[in-house]
Amino acid sequence: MQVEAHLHKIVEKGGKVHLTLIDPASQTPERAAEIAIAAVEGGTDAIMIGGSTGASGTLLDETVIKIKENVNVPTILFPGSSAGLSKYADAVFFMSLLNSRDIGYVITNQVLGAPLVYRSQIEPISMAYLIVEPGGTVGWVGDAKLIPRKKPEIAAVYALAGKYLGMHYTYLEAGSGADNPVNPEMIGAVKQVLGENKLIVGGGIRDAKTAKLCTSAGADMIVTGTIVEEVKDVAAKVAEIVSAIKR
Ligand SMILES: CC(C)=CCC/C(C)=C/CC/C(C)=C/CC/C(C)=C/COP(=O)(O)OP(=O)(O)O
Ligand SMILES: O=P(O)(O)OC[C@@H](O)CO
Ligand SMILES: [Mg+2]
Repeated sequence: MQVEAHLHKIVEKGGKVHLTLIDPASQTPERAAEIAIAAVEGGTDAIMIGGSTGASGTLLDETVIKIKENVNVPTILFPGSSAGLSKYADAVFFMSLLNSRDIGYVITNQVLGAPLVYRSQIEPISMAYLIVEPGGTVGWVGDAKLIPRKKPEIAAVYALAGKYLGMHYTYLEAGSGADNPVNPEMIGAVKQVLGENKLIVGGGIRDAKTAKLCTSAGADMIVTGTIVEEVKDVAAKVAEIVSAIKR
């Protein structure tokens, strides 16, 4: 419960959590560590590690190891499949893509990955993963029946089902690099049914204003991935977003 407890403490104190997503397939492990160091300097609370394609094996392990050697915030796996697990990470978002048409993303990858989590020290954090339009690569890879952007009530009933199934977290995903994140109406509707359960919002958040819009609407945590891969000054970019959501 260490990582989950750590994140909850931040939320309980009335704060919001910022998560930096690093895709092991996008750069060398050394560069990934540099990004993580800068993100922590900017105030990020934890590093998520994963990608929808190619984030596995030695590259994944080495990326996790390098990041862990260099920062003291938790590392949380964000696996695209059972191959996205690494015994070196602190925790894993043990997620089921509830709106997938492919049973592989609903339960089979979790079954195949469970033994490794059991044998290791990785802390599983149960999560309902929901993909909203446009959905991007992950929507396509995950064969998601995309939730329409303007139907908050559909997202809310999925979130409620996830909560009743015992999942602690819900992740509303618009897809990496989306033009716009999930809209505030949907975030609010989902948070309302979740109550104390934690809500993560990600996909398309690039600046302080957008991040703040998501947290004000009810997100407990926000994820930024693409923007940290793109900007030169990662620490400054993360600091801009963190200072907006933590205010
Ligand atoms: C819990 C275990 C063992 C597996 C879960 C397996 C599930 C449910 C996967 C969901 C579908 C999926 C492909 C998720 C990928 C999540 C992810 C890492 C998205 C972020 O990817 P980016 O790297 O930002 O996107 P690109 O790869 O498109 O750049
Ligand atoms: O890359 P971005 O758009 O920040 O999205 C992050 C995350 O929600 C993707 O799974
Ligand atoms: Mg990526």
